Amino acid sequence: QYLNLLTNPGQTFLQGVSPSNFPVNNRGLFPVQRRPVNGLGYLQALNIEELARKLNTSFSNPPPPLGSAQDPATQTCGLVPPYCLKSRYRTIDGSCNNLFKPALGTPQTPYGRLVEYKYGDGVSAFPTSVSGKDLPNARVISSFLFPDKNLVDPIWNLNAQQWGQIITHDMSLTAGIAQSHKDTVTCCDDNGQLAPDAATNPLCAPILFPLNDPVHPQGPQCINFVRTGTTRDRGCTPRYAPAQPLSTVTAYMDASFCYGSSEGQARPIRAFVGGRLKTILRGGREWPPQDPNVTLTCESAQSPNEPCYLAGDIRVNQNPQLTILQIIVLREHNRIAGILSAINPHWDDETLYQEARRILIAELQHINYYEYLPIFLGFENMVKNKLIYPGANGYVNDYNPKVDPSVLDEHATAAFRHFHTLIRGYLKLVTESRHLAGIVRLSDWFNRPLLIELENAFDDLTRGLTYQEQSFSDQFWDSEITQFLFKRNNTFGGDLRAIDIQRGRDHGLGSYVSTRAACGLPVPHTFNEMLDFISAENVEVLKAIYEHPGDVDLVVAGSLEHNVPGAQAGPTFLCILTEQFYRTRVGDRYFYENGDPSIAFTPSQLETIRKGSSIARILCDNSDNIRHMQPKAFQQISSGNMPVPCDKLPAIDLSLWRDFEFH
Ligand code: HEM
Repeated sequence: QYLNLLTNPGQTFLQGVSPSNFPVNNRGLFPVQRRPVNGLGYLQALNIEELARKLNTSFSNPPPPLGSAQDPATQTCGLVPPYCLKSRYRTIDGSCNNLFKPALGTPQTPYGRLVEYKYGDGVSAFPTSVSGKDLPNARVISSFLFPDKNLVDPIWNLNAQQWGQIITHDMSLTAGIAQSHKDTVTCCDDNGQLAPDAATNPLCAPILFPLNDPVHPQGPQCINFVRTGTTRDRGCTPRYAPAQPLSTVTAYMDASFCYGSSEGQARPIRAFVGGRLKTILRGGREWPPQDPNVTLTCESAQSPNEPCYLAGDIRVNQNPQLTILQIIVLREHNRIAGILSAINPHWDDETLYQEARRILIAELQHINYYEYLPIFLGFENMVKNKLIYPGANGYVNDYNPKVDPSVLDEHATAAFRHFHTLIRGYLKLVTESRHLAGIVRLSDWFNRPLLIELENAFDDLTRGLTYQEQSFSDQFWDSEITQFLFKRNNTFGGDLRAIDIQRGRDHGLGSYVSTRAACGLPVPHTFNEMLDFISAENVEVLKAIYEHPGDVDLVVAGSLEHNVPGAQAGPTFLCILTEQFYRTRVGDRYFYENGDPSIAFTPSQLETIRKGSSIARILCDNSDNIRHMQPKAFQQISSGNMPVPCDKLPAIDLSLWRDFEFH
């Protein structure tokens, strides 16, 4: 099919399945309009003949055995598979999604880029000021510009915040960083004291507390910070080329947080019976399997027998609400597999696993694009930029193999992290009648999922997610994550905002000014020219902290911009987020709305996915005993959004997957 497309460009490759209400070009693809992002070159030049030849050659080779090694790519910068099958199912590592560049979007490959790397030495050193001096201390910036002020969102609930982390974990993970349990490299120890080799170890960039730190004036010296693994560390980049930070999970929105990003991760969590994922039964309820290394993975656990889960993503235990959503999604896979197995008893384990996985991914993609993202990116903005097609009837054939689906560094390290601002430090437990049953402190439960198996906590926390307000999308950050992140048994902890700022520098992100330029937005040459998009008060602080407007970090000023009406981010972050989720959709050959006959859902299956997928129904179907849920479950309960019985919520009609040929 694709070879036809390439060699006979006049031929529509999705004959007969193009939606009549959207224009298609002579390749059966929607014309990809240049969106308001200038000079980004995301449509890389593609030598079609050459790629067609390569593809042809690769098809003539026999397939190699799959999954022989644990995670063969770990010390590489991504592995190009020697062979691509044009399969109905995604590979576990995302390879061969793009048949012309089969390694695109696979683990251990670099983040994408909008703006050139900005390293101090052009290769890997932290960026410096235009004057050559160090940039201002990340902890100082965090303290001055991102203090704690409890302003809550009037509409959206904590579930909206928390689902964002699920999407994050589906799409990227910086190489070499634990992100939840303790890093293997110590640049700053548990007592906040600098390690003896902190200054000489090239992996170390500890964040120093200033002597007059407002919260810890006499306290710790530093926060541990280990640099991200790059192409340079792994010998994949010429000596004087900039180091490219790597991501270690698939970039695709493919529920890799649930299934894993390699065969080595996927196999231990599969049951190999009935297409199911492995679970353990405790107290009559299903939980993920136990991580074999409890003391390392869940270091706050008091005993190796405490629950500590193994899932497709290593961050699964990081915080209770994240773990709850991981479990909900895991149970949803098994629920789907169970129904498919009942209606198609002749399907083997592999077919059931792959079909359930395919449906689950579609369900999540639908929720992400039609329910979650419009809240943050703005509905109109998404429609205008062809990220969604509300009311579409039939397929949306906008797959474009020239679009690189990699996660942009500007997205993962700056724009999407802005939503750390939404986090609340105290989590509510809520009963079925929507009364408060308790409150827990976030920093008491980092990396300790024991909480959610206690009594009714699983359901109560799930209701809490949908009941409690998320924090407002602004410059105020909860001190649970700026003073007590991963505090363990200490009285102090890390500062996620300072870490985000430091990570942006670690990755050599382009400055705020150059990123605005790349987005085609007005470029401020002076601090005062920032007044159009940042408050006078904040511009004053920027002036006091930074030497030059060109020094200002993207992570910092991007979070200070006034929100675009209808969206929850300022123009610079909105540009990045829009670009990212456009690429994630259009660069995914398996996107659920795509009508390529070799992978597409039938029109009626697609219709039921569209009508029956909702975050409300998933929560209902996979909690222990939740009986009522508001239909818009990213939105707080209100007179127009009252909880209804779960079975009144639309559901996917899985009978449409009955294998009629057999029956
Ligand atoms: C309680 C909730 C959360 C906690 C404790 C948390 C914590 C963290 C930590 C520790 C990191 C790694 C920092 C580093 O070393 O660079 C991180 C990365 C990140 N977080 Fe969060 N986060 C939370 C929620 C969220 C949410 C709601 C979003 C977005 C909607 C988000 C987006 C991101 C992104 C994009 C990254 C970078 C991912 C990567 O490429 O590695 N996080 N977060």
